[in-house]
Amino acid sequence: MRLAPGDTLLVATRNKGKTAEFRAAFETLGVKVADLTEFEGGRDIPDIVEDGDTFEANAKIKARTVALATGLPALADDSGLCVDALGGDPGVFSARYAGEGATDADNNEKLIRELRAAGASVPEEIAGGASQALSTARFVSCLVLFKPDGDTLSAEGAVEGIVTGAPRGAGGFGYDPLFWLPSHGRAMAELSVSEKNAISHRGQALAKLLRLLGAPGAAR
Ligand SMILES: O=P(O)(O)OP(=O)(O)OP(=O)(O)OC[C@H]1O[C@@H](n2cnc3c(O)ncnc32)[C@H](O)[C@@H]1O
Ligand SMILES: [Mg+2]
Repeated sequence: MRLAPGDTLLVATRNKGKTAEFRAAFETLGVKVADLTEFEGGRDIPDIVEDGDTFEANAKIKARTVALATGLPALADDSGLCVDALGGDPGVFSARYAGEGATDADNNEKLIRELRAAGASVPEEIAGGASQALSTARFVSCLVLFKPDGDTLSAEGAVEGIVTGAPRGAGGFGYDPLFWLPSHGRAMAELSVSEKNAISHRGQALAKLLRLLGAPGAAR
């Protein structure tokens, strides 16, 4: 599959934060992005049950559902935060960590509560300037592009950081205010969309996917 300027790519998400990041990345290629709330028929697609055990399985479920419903290639992201002091949780359960229908604020509160209850902390030399550093962690994203003929492409990306009990920044979404980047001396939510795309799990996965599609160096 080739993505050409003027094309519209269907993105199998209802998360407006993800849409904004994909839109900014694909803009550099002249490719438009439409999510499930935006494209013809997208709103009629019922909530997709994400019951896979892995990010890749869930991304495939989302991309396949939308590609088969529309007859068009669809891109999906499944992602989450894997926290070392919690044995890798919430992982694939990141969106519903505080329960079905949980908001980002609910999930963030629960994450801080669980880490404090576990007495988690990070030594200063690893915390990289974070205040209230609770655990090392990584964001992981798996992207799957599913074509209606059944052909799929997938790519994964990850970014390491520190979960803190002191939220910072108003950008991004989800756990971004709690995710400190020692290399940048800022929280993920303090980065612009393009700064985030340049380093994030999703940005790295997208760069790999675009290389697989034959668009080297694009969309970073
Ligand atoms: O399934 P879709 O509709 O794409 O949207 P979603 O928000 O439900 O997305 P996921 O099922 O992939 O769940 C991932 C959750 O992990 C968190 N997450 C993933 N990427 C993140 C990022 O870049 N910054 C902050 N939190 C992120 C956030 O809480 C997401 O809701
Ligand atoms: Mg989801």
